[in-house]
Amino acid sequence: MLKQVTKQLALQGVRQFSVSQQNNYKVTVCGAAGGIGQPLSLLLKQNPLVTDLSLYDIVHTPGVAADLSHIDTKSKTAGFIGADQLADSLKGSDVVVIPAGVPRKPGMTRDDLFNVNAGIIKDISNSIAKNCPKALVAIITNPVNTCVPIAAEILKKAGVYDPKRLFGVSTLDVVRARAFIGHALGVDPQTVQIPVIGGHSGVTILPVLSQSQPLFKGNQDAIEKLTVRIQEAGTEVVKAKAGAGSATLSMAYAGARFAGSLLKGLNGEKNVIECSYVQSNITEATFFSTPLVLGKNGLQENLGLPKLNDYEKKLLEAAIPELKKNIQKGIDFANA
Ligand SMILES: NC(=O)c1ccc[n+]([C@@H]2O[C@H](COP(=O)([O-])OP(=O)(O)OC[C@H]3O[C@@H](n4cnc5c(N)ncnc54)[C@H](O)[C@@H]3O)[C@@H](O)[C@H]2O)c1
Ligand SMILES: O=C(O)C[C@H](O)C(=O)O
Repeated sequence: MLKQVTKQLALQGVRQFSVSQQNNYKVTVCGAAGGIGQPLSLLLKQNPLVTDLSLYDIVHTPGVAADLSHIDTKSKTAGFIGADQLADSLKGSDVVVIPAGVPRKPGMTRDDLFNVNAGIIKDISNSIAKNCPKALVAIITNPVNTCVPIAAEILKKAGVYDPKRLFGVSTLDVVRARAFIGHALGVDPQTVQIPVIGGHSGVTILPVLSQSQPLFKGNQDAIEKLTVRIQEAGTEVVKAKAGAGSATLSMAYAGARFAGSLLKGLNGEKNVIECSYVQSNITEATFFSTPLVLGKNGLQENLGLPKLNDYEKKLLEAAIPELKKNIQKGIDFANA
């Protein structure tokens, strides 16, 4: 009996090894010691497509890496600390996820983070351009609406920009919409499908409730209340944390889901669809989130605007000027 079990385990081991030979991706987390970075890295350590998990931060990464490296999954974990080690952390990366930078405190807007976080994104983007120009880059750092255009400009200046490889992570808006709709309807949130388009702040977050499946049932008042709740959900967490930061655990979950989808696309899986904030010609805003098909080179196909009802068209009208302003601010910063 024991022999049989041992043989079975050995066979499983062989199978796992052969899988790892095909699916060996390096993922770097920049800001890996932070409130998002640590749980995000923990979730990525469990992703079977990851063989190298590289943890970069300006503090604490040796400890975080030592801790995670004791988890019995196949990826190797390495910690890199300080600007001198950024290049080494990035070399060979297939996917770079960036939650580096300061979070909001009550009373602040995401745009108030610009002064600190814009410079962080600029520096990391410059290093990505030199060390892993082909990586898929997923920016979590706020203000996302502005940080993504900054990264695009920096990559352009270095001559390595590929709009199919740069993403702003708006997955948390989708995750929240699924949670709120699922609980309101009394269905498993995991079964809810809902596009959330636009950007990632206030009025630029546009949950397309008319397209949710199952359909969100409610009168216009309920629809408007739910829309505002999704738009203001980040602020709800900032207030509840009362000065201790913003969403970290739900963001880590959302970030791991988005990075996981990028990896599935790289790995040739079909029909991998996520909403994400990318360079876009779907609206007047040159960066905009819509549902995307992800593939071997990142963005494979932009599925465009979902069908919008009159209320959602008004929301879109309100979002565009704000988005354009946010985008221009990033372009100006990068070219100053
Ligand atoms: N896109 C979204 O949906 C979303 C959701 C939640 C939070 N955020 C944003 O994510 C960012 C991080 O939030 P958090 O709660 O993890 O903050 P945090 O302060 O807990 O962690 C940030 C980490 O970034 C590190 N860092 C600072 N400067 C760095 C640099 N130059 N290079 C590398 N690392 C650096 C810090 O040392 C820290 O470990 C914030 O800007 C926040 O607004 C975005
Ligand atoms: O609200 C924030 O500042 C963090 C994040 O953008 C969120 O939506 O939770």
